[in-house]
Amino acid sequence: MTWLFNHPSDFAKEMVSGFVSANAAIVRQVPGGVVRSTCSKPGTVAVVVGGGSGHYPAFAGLVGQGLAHGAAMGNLFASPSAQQICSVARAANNGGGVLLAFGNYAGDVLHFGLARERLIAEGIPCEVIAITDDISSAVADEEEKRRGVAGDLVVFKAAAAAAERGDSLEQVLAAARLANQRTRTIGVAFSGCKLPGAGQPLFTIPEGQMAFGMGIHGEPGISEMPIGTASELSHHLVEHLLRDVPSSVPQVKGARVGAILNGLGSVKYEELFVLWHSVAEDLAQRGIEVVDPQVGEFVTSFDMAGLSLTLFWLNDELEGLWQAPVYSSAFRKGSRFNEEPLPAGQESENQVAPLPKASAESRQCAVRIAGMVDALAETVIENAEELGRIDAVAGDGDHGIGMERGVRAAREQARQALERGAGAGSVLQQAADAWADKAGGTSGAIWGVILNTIGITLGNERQPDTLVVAQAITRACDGVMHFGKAKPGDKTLVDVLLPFSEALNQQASRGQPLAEAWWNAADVAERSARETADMVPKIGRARPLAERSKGTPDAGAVSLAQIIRAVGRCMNRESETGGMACH
Ligand SMILES: Nc1ncnc2c1ncn2[C@@H]1O[C@H](COP(=O)(O)OP(=O)(O)O)[C@@H](O)[C@H]1O
Ligand SMILES: O=C(COP(=O)(O)O)[C@@H](O)CO
Repeated sequence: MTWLFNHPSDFAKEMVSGFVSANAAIVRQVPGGVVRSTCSKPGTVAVVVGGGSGHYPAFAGLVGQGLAHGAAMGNLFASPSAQQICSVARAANNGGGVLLAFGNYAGDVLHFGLARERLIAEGIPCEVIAITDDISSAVADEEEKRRGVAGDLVVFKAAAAAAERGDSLEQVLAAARLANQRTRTIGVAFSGCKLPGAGQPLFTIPEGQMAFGMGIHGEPGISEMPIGTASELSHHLVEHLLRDVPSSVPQVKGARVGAILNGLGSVKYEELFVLWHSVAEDLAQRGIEVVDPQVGEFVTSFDMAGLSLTLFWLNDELEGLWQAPVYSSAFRKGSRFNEEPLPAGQESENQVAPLPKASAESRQCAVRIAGMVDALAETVIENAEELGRIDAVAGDGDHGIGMERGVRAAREQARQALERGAGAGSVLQQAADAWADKAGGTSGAIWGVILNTIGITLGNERQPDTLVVAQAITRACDGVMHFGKAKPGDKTLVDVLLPFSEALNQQASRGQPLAEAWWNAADVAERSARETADMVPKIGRARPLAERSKGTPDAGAVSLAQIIRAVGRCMNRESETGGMACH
């Protein structure tokens, strides 16, 4: 249960403001997140971390001298957008390039990847590292599929210490990779968390049981078992971690390890110390030497009852990086830094870029497109709760919330673009950027690609006909598949977008008017969305819950089909009332 909030949708924003106000000597707020409020060495690499909010001290609490230079902060349990990440990275940049570091979650991978491309295009050298320490989330020979949890701290710390000593971007990336390769975490959960204002917990665990290996958003674990004693749990945790020792460690006996015993929210420090007592004994019995263990909260999940144990297998390089001093709000080591405060920041993120010129014909079409954005927004808002319920079966339950944030922003931005004389393409591109920025998460990134690609194809000159619209949808589908790497059959919205695009192209080649062609293709979209219920997810958050997901359609596929139908209704209304549709 989260007890205190004003309006649930303002929770993340108000939390950042309060955090910054309470820690002004260490951090300052910039659009998209926070950066250090003290000077960093000019010419050094900036380490920018980030992810969804709701995991304090990850990520803002880990910004400060010796640790991250900035943190991009998304909404609750949703990745920040590429725009947020770029804004934080620009503010954190010291002239030595930027390393973006984050946990390996689909939305984060997409948005941080996009941010990297944009920063490089602006002339800021940039690299990324997706952290993969959670051994329960994929088998050892699929390490690249593993999620990032409390091991984030080890990787952030190693990268930041390397940056602090003046390493190049390549060397900082190498330090981060070294830490990631040598860090392993396993977690356990006793009960789920309730997001601010939510009626139900995000996930539940049967009374008296613990979910061994469960992820920080309720991703399923390896097994469920009765909650035993602290020392029994210690044996389980240590045993699993010792089954997954990195191949670079020559021998377990005599090895030096760093350790983090992390509380996920409502397990008390006292309980953690009781458990640590057993863990320390278990490790000592195996001849493993623990260096500077950390027991406390480093990555949390609101009031989730659970914990994780991280071991990182030290070599001289990693031990030096781990032991370097650090002064952030939530994590401190060694002697305090005496860096000068930065002069007051003057951020100018709100500059409005000029729109490309548009013909009168395209501006007329833009009015109708803005109407369609209105219509699709209405539909998403109406169905947001239901979309959340569908997503909660095998995902993290935030699909409705994220989509609602996205469509509200897209609707607002489309209206503003219209007032500034935008053509059809620009209205869609403006809406795309706003959607991706405000929604964050996987679907935010994907919908940004969809609307942006359609906008580019429609352009700002001509009134698009059925063939051009069909071509725009084909390109959007290609763009989504290229960007998100999902294939047909993976149980994502691609399983609707692709058949819809094929059906629309068929109708277009038969010379059907747009409204009719779209309406018929929408039948295919709806059928395809229903058919995703029989599929097994092979990508994204739902992948580990493959079996549970059977019988329930994919949330993103359902919302896409609803949006397609809503746009179709709008086109029909327009053609009935005097040929207003873009044909
Ligand atoms: N790689 C991908 N390519 C295309 N669509 C995807 C991909 N991964 C997930 N999706 C779609 O995104 C939807 C989830 O969106 P959202 O709830 O925003 O995700 P998250 O909570 O992971 O950020 C899924 O239902 C699926 O349709
Ligand atoms: O949850 C996170 C992002 O998840 P996506 O579902 O991939 O957006 C992560 O940042 C930790 O909260």
